[in-house]
Amino acid sequence: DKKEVDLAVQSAKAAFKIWRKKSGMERSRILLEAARIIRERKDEIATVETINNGKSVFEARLDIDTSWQCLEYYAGLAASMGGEHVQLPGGSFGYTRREPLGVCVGIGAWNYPFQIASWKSAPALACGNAMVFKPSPFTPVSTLLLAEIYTEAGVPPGLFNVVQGGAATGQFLCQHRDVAKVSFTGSVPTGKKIMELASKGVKPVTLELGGKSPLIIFSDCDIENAVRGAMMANFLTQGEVCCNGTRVFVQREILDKFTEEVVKQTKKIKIGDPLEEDTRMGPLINRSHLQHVLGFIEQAKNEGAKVLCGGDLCVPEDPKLKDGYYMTPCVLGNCKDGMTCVKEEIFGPVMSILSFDTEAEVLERANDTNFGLAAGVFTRDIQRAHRVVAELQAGVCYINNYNVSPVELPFGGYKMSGFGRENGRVTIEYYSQLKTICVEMGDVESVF
Ligand SMILES: NC(=O)C1=CN([C@@H]2O[C@H](COP(=O)(O)OP(=O)(O)OC[C@H]3O[C@@H](n4cnc5c(N)ncnc54)[C@H](O)[C@@H]3O)[C@@H](O)[C@H]2O)C=CC1
Ligand SMILES: NCCCC(=O)O
Repeated sequence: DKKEVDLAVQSAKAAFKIWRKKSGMERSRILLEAARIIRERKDEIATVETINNGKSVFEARLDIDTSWQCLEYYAGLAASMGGEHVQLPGGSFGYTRREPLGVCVGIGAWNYPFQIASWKSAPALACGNAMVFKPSPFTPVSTLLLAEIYTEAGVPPGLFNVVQGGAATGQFLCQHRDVAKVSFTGSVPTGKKIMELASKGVKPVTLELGGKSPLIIFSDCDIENAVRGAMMANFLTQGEVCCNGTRVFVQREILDKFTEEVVKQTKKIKIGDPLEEDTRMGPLINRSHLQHVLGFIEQAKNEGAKVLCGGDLCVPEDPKLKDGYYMTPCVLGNCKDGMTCVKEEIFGPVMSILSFDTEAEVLERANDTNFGLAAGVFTRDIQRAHRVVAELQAGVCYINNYNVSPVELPFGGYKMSGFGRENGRVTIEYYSQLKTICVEMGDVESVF
């Protein structure tokens, strides 16, 4: 509630006073230690994440890897953050200091709980800020491990605080007068509300919102790679991934061959207990979301799409899984641009295949959306690859791959998919502010 949110912010504020005085090297050392502990406890954290979210433990381990890598990356940058020196006339000069913002708030979605908390806290802390983080109430657990690890690594108590709760808790955080910035990952409607709340206090926001990203497959591609890319673009974390390439545009000459192969591979995905080593798809996040995703498939059928595989409730053989929120991954054929399954974010394991003839046509159609998070292109023609990505209205573009997450590269959207970036060097600018100092070496030349 409001009182607990205030306690968390006040404790973060106290920790900030200590942390902001530390040198970049000192912060770096502590972040590196936290990264080391995450690496050491990777299997345990991944297991907790699987129980938390339902994704396969195999995949959860990859999330934990991109989490400690993010801490290492910003630890590497912490010591080199600085300003510049500018010579002015008459021996005067100016310089700039890159300073932290204060207590930052992170609000996360349920699909990548530990990774989201790491991607927000690592640059925040590296820049000298404190963070109060609110995970989704559907996945409250793993973020607490991150808080324990930061404490064990040596951050001042309260520097990274976790508060639990839903929309009301999030609102208290965004409105708190001692909060300097809000970084949010979640849906577009919530993102708009957060922007509105933050605007009352003129607080900067970073918004990582939803998507309906295009994946364009030209007939000159390496088809096996393109099929693998399409699977990566649609079926990680039960399809509950913001940057998924769910509109798969395939050039007509290879449509049948590509579709046949992608359906064959989709049918092979092992669904079941996500804690088992060979499982590659676990249950969706909750029953209402499962019904929501299945509803999209019904609507797609009514609108003329053809279910080429999956799209059904799935009851795994293991009796202990019988009430799980499982469904079979779905490939929809005969999709058209105006269909709901092609226009709206489903956030489930549903791939829509569309055909196209020319580069100009597919670019027009790919960009015809209010979202702009990611996009992908598969082709062997290097000129075409770069020409196409230059025209795509998306914050993250992949050439001949999809859904890899190197933390060295910025991640974030265009259009209604949000603004600001996570990861990469540029994110330093979203967690710091520049102070200009103007130094006079002569006498004041007053105009009065
Ligand atoms: N671009 C990106 O990086 C990502 C975007 N997403 C998007 O998130 C959505 C799914 O995640 P959900 O957790 O269902 O999103 P959501 O928007 O319902 O909730 C996200 C977080 O915001 C909190 N929240 C809800 N209402 C709030 C309010 N009025 N004020 C402050 N906080 C509030 C929730 O408790 C949760 O922690 C999808 O649309 C997906 O595309 C998800 C993951 C990554
Ligand atoms: N690994 C990419 C994160 C995408 C998401 O948060 O949905």
